[in-house]
Amino acid sequence: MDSLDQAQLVLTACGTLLAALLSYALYCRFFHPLAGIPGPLRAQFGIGGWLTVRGAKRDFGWELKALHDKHGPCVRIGRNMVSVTDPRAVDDLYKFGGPVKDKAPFYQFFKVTKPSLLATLPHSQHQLARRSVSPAFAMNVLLDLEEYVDTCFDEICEYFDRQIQKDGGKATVNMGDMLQFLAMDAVGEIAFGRSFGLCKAGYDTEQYLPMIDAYTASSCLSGTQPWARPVLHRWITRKLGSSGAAALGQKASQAVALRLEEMRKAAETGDDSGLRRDMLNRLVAAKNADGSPFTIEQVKVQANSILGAGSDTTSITFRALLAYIIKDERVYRKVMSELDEAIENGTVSFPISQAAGSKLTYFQACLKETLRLHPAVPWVLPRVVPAGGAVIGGRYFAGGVHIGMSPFVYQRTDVYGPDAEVFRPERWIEASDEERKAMEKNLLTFGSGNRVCIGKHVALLEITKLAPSLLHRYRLRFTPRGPSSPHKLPGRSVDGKWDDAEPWHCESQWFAHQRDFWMDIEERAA
Ligand code: HEM
Repeated sequence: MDSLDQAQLVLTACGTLLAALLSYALYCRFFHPLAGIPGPLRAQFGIGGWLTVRGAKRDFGWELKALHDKHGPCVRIGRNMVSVTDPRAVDDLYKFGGPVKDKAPFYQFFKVTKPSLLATLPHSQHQLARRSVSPAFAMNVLLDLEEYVDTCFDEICEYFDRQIQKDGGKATVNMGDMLQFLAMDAVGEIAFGRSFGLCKAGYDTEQYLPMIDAYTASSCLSGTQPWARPVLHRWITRKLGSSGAAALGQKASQAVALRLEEMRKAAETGDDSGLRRDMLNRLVAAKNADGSPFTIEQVKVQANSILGAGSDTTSITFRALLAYIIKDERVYRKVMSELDEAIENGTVSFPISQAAGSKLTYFQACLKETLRLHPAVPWVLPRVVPAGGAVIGGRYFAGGVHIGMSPFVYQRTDVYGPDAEVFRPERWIEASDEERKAMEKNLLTFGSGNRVCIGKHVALLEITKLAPSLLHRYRLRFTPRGPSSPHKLPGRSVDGKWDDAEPWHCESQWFAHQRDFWMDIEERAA
């Protein structure tokens, strides 16, 4: 073949490729079932990558909100993916027995070594798996949890007191990390049979935090481009570190082995009084749908996934709640006078029980408002439209389309009134029973329907007990930014605004993580 023929061959190949790409782009823009739905151009033309860029830049929530503000309740965010904010879609997408059932493949990389609950995509398989795991989240497990959470609180207080004493009455602490240690230690107590000891140590002894961050960030990013998973995963774990994974795997193995041994001894002696009635206990005793017992590997997968799902989420919410309360002196004073009054009239005593904390009406309204405005998971919760298509939010979608709602964007729409962007706890108190029911239904922070967060009551229990306890014991203030402050990142709010008055640097990917959250802390005058 002479050089002219070769050049012609290359030209023809390039031309064919270009024509194929052009036809594909035109198909996506004009003939795809989602054609005509507005959105970023690269989603319209099927090039994709909008979600991947958001995942990599961690600016998802506010960028998606800007798209909805511009285009309305239905936005195409991928070749085959749509985000909706129509209130009717809550039932259409998430309701028990609703038309849409399976999760989108986006979730597949949230598996541990085997699919966890979160990463089980088909509805039928998920139902069976959830039935096996749900005894671990039963009410009596929760009640026993109170005692372990109290121990974790004592340990974090000992750490704070040490720092306060060391620094002459007032200490500057990394509250962001400390609250995650608190959530991790509590999850450790219930899912691994013992605390990780992080509150006591006051630092991340095994580099767990970067490892958990790498796991979530990589799962989310890979979900947007499954074919690029190996590269994305390697990039993120190298960037953020994954050394804690080995330590965690070892902890899980040790915890399960120890518990099995304790259960064997109890069965042998007929005395199970020393056995803890925690989640690990229930997981070890769990059975699969065919009646076979959970394998050790299954128990470890569930325990690890509980850690992955339960520690970031709880600490993000805890940080946000403290910040909303402390930021506004009016709100702070109302929370404190309700608490002080409850202590005075004896309805609250220490350690604060879940039951007593739940009766602090104004505090609970602050918690609700925090869950609404700063949902730990701002990402869309995507599902697959079943074969044959379905009407979602008043619009027909073809089978196979991926579609979901973002708690962050939806909870800032006018379903919560014209002041939806404002932190106003009173809205939960002023509402009639019917209005409150609608507000609860529209709160997607824990998901909804058959996939609703199974650990919701664990998280609410921890925060209900611990946040008032912390506020009662210490006077907390944001550490002012300045050349000598420990901050490393510029201030950024949960809605993406750069502002050095913000107490943290907020990110928005699968999680709405707050980085660099420092607080000045001193004992509160009685
Ligand atoms: C404030 C704290 C929390 C928030 C905001 C939260 C939020 C969520 C969300 C949004 C989902 C996914 C729903 C979906 O994909 O449709 C979820 C699922 C899940 N969460 Fe939570 N979560 C929290 C705390 C916890 C805790 C403490 C645990 C464990 C102790 C936990 C365990 C799980 C599990 C296992 C799933 C998967 C459930 C399933 O698919 O059946 N979460 N959570």
